[in-house]
Amino acid sequence: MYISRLALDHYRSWSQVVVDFVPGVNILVGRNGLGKTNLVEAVEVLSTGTSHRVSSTLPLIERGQPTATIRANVMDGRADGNAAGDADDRATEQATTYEASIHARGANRARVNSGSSVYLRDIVGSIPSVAFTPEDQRLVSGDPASRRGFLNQAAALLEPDYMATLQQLTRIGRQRAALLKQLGAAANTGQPMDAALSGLEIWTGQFIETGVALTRMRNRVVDRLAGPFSAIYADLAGGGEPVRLTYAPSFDEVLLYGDDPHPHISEHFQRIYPGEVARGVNLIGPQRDDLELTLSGCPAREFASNGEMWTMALALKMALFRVVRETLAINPIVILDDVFAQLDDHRRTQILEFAGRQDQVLITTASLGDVPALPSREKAHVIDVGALAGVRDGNVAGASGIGTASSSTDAGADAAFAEAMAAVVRARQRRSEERS
Ligand SMILES: Nc1ncnc2c1ncn2[C@@H]1O[C@H](COP(=O)(O)OP(=O)(O)OP(=O)(O)O)[C@@H](O)[C@H]1O
Repeated sequence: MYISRLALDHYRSWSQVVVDFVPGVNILVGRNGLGKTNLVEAVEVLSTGTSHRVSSTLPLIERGQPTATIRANVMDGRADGNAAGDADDRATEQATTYEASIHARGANRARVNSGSSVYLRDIVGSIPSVAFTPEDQRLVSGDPASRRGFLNQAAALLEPDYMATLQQLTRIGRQRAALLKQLGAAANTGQPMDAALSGLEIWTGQFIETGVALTRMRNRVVDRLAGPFSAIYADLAGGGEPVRLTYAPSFDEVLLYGDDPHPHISEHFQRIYPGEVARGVNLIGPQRDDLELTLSGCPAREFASNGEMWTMALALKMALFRVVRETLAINPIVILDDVFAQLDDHRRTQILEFAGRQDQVLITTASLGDVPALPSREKAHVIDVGALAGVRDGNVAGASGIGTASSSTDAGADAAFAEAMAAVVRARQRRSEERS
């Protein structure tokens, strides 16, 4: 599977842009701030319904505009190790057009092949992608919201009804919180509370029902990721201290009481009722979930070094890539945002080697000088983002000699990629140490 054309209207810095991609390696090059990350982020949004950079979709819309549109032509190319494919193969491929519209007001919508309008969540997961980005370290060191963001993206790819359940829960949670506030105000003013109380009972029942469903989905996803995560980390760190990924659900009754956690959660809600009314918020529920990452049994956030946290974040992303590839039997589109800077040529070559084996890889870099020129049969497709943005950009000079080698095995390329990405991790760590 690969995207042959991406067209954006009023998406972040892009009022209008059309980009043609090829199967295999695409390198988006341009100076800082030109909008390279915005282009690959649009692919991430179409794929998972969310961006790792924001908690809502509002910042994705160009400032002052009501709507952003992302359109992609997706070809159903096969994952056969020859990512670039032959001209004959491509002639028989099926193209599907996905369109997402992100609205400042109202629900985000989508259309497939110009068909009828559906919710964006209905097409989420159709174009699997995994992004490796400079923000990945926050997965370990950041607050629980960044880990929930990762979990949401992973589950959106692996659990068919996930996004619908998540949105339903968010809506129910909002209604329930509004009632809690109403009850708090009524308690302070001595107004009657009967109607609000019976409303709360109904919304609490729905919140538990939907929250349990979501918790179970998240639990399945974490179960699938946990094994590969520990194994990939051990490979990257050359053994060392063992790491573990576990799910820390707010509704921990789901893990404790198996088939019938509902009455236990209901009791829990009764116990915290005064606190919820006093604060006017839902004090328990999946909006408070977290992922627990431990190093030798201790919380990584508190005990791991910067380098270990980066490596754990990389292992998480690689685990997701592996699980998506194995579960869906599709090579996810790989996004490598700003991974080349400060790497030596050997590491850069390892990344390109891996990239050349995927159906499609989208790489952003500020300078083409960072991308090694290799003798090979497959040429990377270089996209001059400055030209797309209508500005002259000296960073693109020398584009013609770039290619990807493809001599080793798939497993060898995966391992070399992991090794090269670990070097990216170290370079980022050095940069953040220099800054602080
Ligand atoms: N909602 C928005 N409306 C308009 N412009 C936006 C919006 N959100 C971000 N931008 C602009 O997009 C630009 C950043 O784009 P992006 O992050 O894609 O740059 P980049 O080319 O990847 O840069 P770097 O190489 O530094 O990572 C900034 O100039 C920012 O002001």
